[in-house]
Amino acid sequence: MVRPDKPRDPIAGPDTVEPPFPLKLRGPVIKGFGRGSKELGIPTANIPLSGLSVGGHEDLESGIYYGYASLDHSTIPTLTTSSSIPSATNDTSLPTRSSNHAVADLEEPPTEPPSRPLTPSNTQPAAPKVYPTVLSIGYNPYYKNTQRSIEIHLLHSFNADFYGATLSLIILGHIRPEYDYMSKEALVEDIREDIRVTQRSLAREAYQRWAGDEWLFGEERKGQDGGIVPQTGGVAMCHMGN
Ligand SMILES: Cc1cc2nc3c(=O)[nH]c(=O)nc-3n(C[C@H](O)[C@H](O)[C@H](O)COP(=O)(O)O)c2cc1C
Ligand SMILES: Nc1ncnc2c1ncn2[C@@H]1O[C@H](COP(=O)(O)OP(=O)(O)O)[C@@H](O)[C@H]1O
Repeated sequence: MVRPDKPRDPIAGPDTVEPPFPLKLRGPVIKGFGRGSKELGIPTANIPLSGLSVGGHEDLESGIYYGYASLDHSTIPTLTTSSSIPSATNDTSLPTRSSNHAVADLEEPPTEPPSRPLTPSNTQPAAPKVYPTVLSIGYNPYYKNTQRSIEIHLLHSFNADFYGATLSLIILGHIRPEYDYMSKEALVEDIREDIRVTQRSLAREAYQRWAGDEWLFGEERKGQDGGIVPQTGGVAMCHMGN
């Protein structure tokens, strides 16, 4: 679908989070085509598509979505070799360094999670930071990909890549369909507007509270509330209505 020539809505979705949202995904950050940083100046962390079937959401409409994400850096392989980083493509070379500061004018600081009870020994590892996030699910029509992919841009400037980290994601709203574009510049301008729409949309109270959801702190991965969570080899995705 070619991008319609009309102004965009500044905010996406209703003032409360409504079904099918929230949608919860988790998976390791894998290598994509390397275009995000190099060609667009907007890095996008890819996670495997396999998890869409876990919660019965393989038919989730392609499009641009927003929500919150967190990273578990402890799953990054200590010795980075080409075989230790899975890839969404047939390219097995090591990823080149991403450009991480491309959208500095649009960035937001990570959200500190709400204060949590201290354990007597206070030995728990620090809770992960939560990042406002915009993502694309689909075939990237501008690039005419033949495989669907999940491409996630965290609204934060990182000092280093995080291939291999476990990314947990809560999708809270839909922004727009994927479009084809007349130029790379037009695609980049729309993605930058998606970032602004995400910032405004998440600023609403009913959305902000999801930044403290336990899914983002890995607790459901540890089985504490019986969520559907495979431990290895893919993405967990389930739809929880709390
Ligand atoms: C917020 C956002 C919106 C996007 N919208 C589109 C789109 O409308 N059309 C499209 O072809 N690709 C779109 N993309 C995907 C980019 O083309 C993709 O992230 C880029 O090709 C980098 O891919 P790579 O990580 O595999 O290198 C979007 C990506 C993001 C993060
Ligand atoms: N703000 C960010 N959002 C997403 N990924 C980022 C960000 N900053 C750095 N990265 C890193 O950049 C990588 C994505 O860069 P990109 O050029 O799109 O490559 P690829 O095609 O391999 O995904 C991510 O996997 C991650 O390690």
